[in-house]
Amino acid sequence: MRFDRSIKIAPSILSADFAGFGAEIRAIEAQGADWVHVDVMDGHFVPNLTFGPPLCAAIRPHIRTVMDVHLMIAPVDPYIDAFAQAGADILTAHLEAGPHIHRTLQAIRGAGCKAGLALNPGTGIDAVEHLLDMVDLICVMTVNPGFGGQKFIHSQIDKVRSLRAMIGDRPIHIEIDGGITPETAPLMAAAGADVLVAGSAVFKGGSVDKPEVYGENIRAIRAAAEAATAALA
Ligand SMILES: O=C(CO)[C@H](O)[C@H](O)COP(=O)(O)O
Repeated sequence: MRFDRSIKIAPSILSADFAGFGAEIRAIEAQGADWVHVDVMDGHFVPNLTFGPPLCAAIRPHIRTVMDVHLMIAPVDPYIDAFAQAGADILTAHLEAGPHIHRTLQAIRGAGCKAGLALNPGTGIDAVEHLLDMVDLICVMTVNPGFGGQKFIHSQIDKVRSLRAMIGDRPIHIEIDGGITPETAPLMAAAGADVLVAGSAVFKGGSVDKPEVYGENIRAIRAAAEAATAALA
């Protein structure tokens, strides 16, 4: 995976048709998705249950881009190898998921994946400073994790701006996740985010029989974000 700071759209398959993930993934990639975002929830760290390593392994052959796995689970460490073997390119763990996040990030890289660090909306960025050499991606949650279709939390814009200043020239992606639409994407792109996760806003109105709607939705988010970054240049 080569690092680049251009805007990337990562549809969350939490909003896809669960009965047909393979076809859904092929459709969003054909319609311009840059990464595929997989939300893993354990019913304990977050109040919802979704997928495990077998689902990731099953969808891996359908993904030609990047499999971006967001672990909303605690503990994380016992499951890292299983998700790596299931084909994750990026494994993102939450800062809030346990007392030894440095060890977790080491283990993720040790398993051959890029390491992501996620922050809940109520978590500050001070601790991140001591982890910058351990991360390839920082995911700023713009909703409280657990469900798709929630309202974007505006206080996270300043957090992303501060994070971008802290990161400087390091090759670290800033991903934002939750409530991303053509209206909210430019706010975050202007603040310094480059990976935009969107579930509802990508899948709404489309299906594998109407994949062009996915394309329209992805292009609308990308165009709004790119216009915001171009205005800064
Ligand atoms: O991590 C998540 C929820 O915890 C989802 O990725 C996120 O909410 C995306 O869904 P939407 O775009 O519908 O808000």
